[in-house]
Amino acid sequence: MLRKFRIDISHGSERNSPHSMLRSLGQKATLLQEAEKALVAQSAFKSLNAFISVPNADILLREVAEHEAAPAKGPLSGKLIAVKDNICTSSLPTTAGSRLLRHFTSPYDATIIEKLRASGAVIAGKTNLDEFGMGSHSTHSHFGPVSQVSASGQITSVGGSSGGSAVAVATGQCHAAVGTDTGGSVRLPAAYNNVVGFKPSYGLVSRWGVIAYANSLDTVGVFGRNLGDTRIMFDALNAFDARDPTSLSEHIRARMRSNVCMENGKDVVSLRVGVPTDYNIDELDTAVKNAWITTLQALQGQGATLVPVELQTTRHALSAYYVLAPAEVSSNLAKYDGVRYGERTSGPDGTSDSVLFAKTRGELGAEAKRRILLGAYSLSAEAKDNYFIQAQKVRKLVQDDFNKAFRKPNPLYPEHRTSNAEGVDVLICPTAPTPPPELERLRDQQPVDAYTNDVFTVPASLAGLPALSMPVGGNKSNGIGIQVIGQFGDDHLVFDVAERIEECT
Ligand SMILES: NC(=O)C[C@H](N)C(=O)O
Repeated sequence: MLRKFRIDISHGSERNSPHSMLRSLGQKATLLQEAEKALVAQSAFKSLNAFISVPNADILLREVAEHEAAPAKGPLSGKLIAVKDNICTSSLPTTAGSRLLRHFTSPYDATIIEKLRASGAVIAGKTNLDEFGMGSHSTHSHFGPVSQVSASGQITSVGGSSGGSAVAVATGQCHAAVGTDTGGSVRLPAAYNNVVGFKPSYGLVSRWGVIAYANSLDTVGVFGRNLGDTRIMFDALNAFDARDPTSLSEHIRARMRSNVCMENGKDVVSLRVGVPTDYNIDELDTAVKNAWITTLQALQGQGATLVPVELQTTRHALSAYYVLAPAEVSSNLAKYDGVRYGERTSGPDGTSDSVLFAKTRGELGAEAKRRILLGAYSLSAEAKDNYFIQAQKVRKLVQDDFNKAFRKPNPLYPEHRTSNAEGVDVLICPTAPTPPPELERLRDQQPVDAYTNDVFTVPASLAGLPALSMPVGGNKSNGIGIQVIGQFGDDHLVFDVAERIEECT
């Protein structure tokens, strides 16, 4: 089967193949073998619909071979990295899962693509997603749903909206992947697919060249099969970018580095772990609850102190998110009118502009339309005070609740610099209330029911905090993820604590 992907540079001549090139250099073609395996997985798992576009296999393997033959460029040298299809690439189309952008190829690469390439990564392809990132199950894509087959043979949700990236990693179709997380789009798919998914603090990773969904929440996140690979991906992307106005400046990054209360999470004994009691909701599945309890007990067994934490406003966080995110969508997606951006659906000759706009925007999927309408309503003069303004107030209360809970002060608010000895270093909770639902069952759901899957991921998004989802315990195929949430800027502590969890569970 591997032979299928042999590169044929000069019409079948083995002499010029990447393998022979490496043999002549006396090198083992390890990277090439890994890449070939990933390509075999891409063809074996094609029906899961993880990718919207992939590069030509021969060209891709040649790129890997060049990395193998040269001194390593960086930690991702020659590794196949999949990229969510709302991130601009000049070599492959960028559709955002939308019919409106189905023929769009960006004239430039997003900053994070440049960063990946600078670390030696080879782009494995563009992954499927809910249209513009709106969805929790990767079922709202113009290119069809992404799916997975559970251990018991059922076709289940892969989570959303970065479902394609998560599935690509879980099934070995790439080494690691990039996604975006607005309200849980990296963490929910990571949990449902038993891989690691990390959403960094808002503003650490550049969004230049990432198609906007809800700017004040959009964050680029990363997926890996293990914590080590995921951390390497984050480190490769974590840098100031002058082209992104929301990128955290060097000044703030330096303040974050000096904002050290606990040296690092390697010292479990001094670790104070917050248990958000408000997350123990009636709808919590028993298996999820057990995984949460096991994780907490294991950390306690290693000497960590468990601290019950009240995050009362988080019960309103989901409603606030689903007012704020659609409001930003209604503004961001206004430009796809067939004139300024996006595919034009022409009306009969002589039609007015409004008919042209209506026809073009009528091509958006049902979920995108629903959110544009919701957003336009909540921003309207009659509804703004009752919805948009209230939701912004709830967002501030959610942020305050988190700031009160953590031991460290938030480095974004230097005026409140005193640390809180009673506070916690991290919060630990489930990523989602249930394991992945069957896709078939979702068909009967009311559209807004799908939003409830984000109940545990949205609060950290509203506060811009770093959060990681990881599979725990012996059974790493149950679609259950445990989430570690840190204070703003404590991204590395989140990884350190996740490593401790991995060691002790
Ligand atoms: N984009 C995301 O983070 C997913 C979230 N479920 C949403 O639809 O907004």
